[in-house]
Amino acid sequence: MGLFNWKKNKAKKAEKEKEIEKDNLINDDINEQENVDIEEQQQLEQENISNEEHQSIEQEDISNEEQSLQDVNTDVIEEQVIEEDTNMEDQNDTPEEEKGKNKKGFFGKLVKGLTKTRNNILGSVDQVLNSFTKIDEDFYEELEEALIIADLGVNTAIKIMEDLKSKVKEQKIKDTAQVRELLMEELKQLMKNDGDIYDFTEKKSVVLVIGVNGVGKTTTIGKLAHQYKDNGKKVILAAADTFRAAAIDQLAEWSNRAGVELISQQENSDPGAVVFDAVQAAKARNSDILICDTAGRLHNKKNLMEELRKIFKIINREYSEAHKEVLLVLDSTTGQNALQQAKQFKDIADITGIVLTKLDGTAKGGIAIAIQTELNIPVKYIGVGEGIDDLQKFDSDDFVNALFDQ
Ligand SMILES: Nc1nc2c(ncn2[C@@H]2O[C@H](COP(=O)(O)OP(=O)(O)OP(=O)(O)O)[C@@H](O)[C@H]2O)c(=O)[nH]1
Repeated sequence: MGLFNWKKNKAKKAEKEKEIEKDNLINDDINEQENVDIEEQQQLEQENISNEEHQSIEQEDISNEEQSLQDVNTDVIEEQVIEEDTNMEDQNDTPEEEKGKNKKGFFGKLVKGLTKTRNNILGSVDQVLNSFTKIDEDFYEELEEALIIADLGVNTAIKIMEDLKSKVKEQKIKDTAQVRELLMEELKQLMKNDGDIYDFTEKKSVVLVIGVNGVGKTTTIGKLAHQYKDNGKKVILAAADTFRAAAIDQLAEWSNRAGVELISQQENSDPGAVVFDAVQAAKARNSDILICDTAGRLHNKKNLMEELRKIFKIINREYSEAHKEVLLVLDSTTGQNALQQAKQFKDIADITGIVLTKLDGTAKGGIAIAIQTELNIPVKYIGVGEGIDDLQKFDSDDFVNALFDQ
């Protein structure tokens, strides 16, 4: 294919992507409006539900919740048994050996968690690498296509290909097999984080956790609390998602599992009041890290912005000396939608880091590369399972090595 045609195709592709993005945003707006309408209607309907029905719904909710808590508890017991077994085996290890084993365990979990994504990305990338012997425009185009399909998105794929081409030229590479190495290097480079992005864990900090419903906010908070506590930090949790009693209960469950204190009030109480109490508690108990859950189900962007603004105001006024960290939690199984969500949240809050959850259950993990490249916000943590230990600091070298099965 001629260079001119190739460029024309690319321009068309970019245009198409823009259209899709526009459609998504418009759809989101429509959905938002529809959600408001539906919620208003539901509210009216709900008011009409008799008390009896109301109670039976609540009862059902409670038993569902109890069931899921039971499931979680079974997981915990199983995890503890495995942990105890491992501890028994590890008793005679030197600290260095232990470090090595931990690293291996971490990496093993990452490799396992990224299985579907690896099959997705590597499957298509390797297919291109193996089916071409010559590096030409057709090869580049197929490779770019493979990256787009693997959820890296058009913009990221174009950026990668541009860098890749100039490196191929610079290093006079002729063999497509060597392009694999270059691609790995390029991805590591793109996703590299500064070493100091976790400095907040060594300071007095307030970590505000934001994100829409169901992305894994509460689970992430539990995992973070466990991790920080394990590193000797005094942690307090604040249940500032006051919309549902179940959300508060769920956080209480995680605070028990992590063995940290929870500050909460009743359902529907003012989130600002919860944060106020939590800040006072953090100061009084000289805690290191205060992690605040927030609601993700406010009607629209304006409400959400207003709610977060109130919370920030309280933190800034009452705890100005604390470092403020804003972690946006995104569900990687939603692929490109997660990127769109991040763009919308970026307008609402000064996000300092991203937590990408559920990487273990998806083939769309390539979205981590797109998020890191397009948003310029570091992916700080990744969720690779539902257990309390299944949250890892993001390491670009490990991530790419696990992705490329190295
Ligand atoms: N496989 C997997 N599941 C996860 C991960 N993180 C969270 N989950 C699951 O995702 C589901 C939703 O998680 P929650 O923590 O309740 O999500 P949330 O954002 O707090 O949702 P709300 O409480 O409804 O606001 C739960 O079933 C979690 O176990 C992960 O990294 N991997």
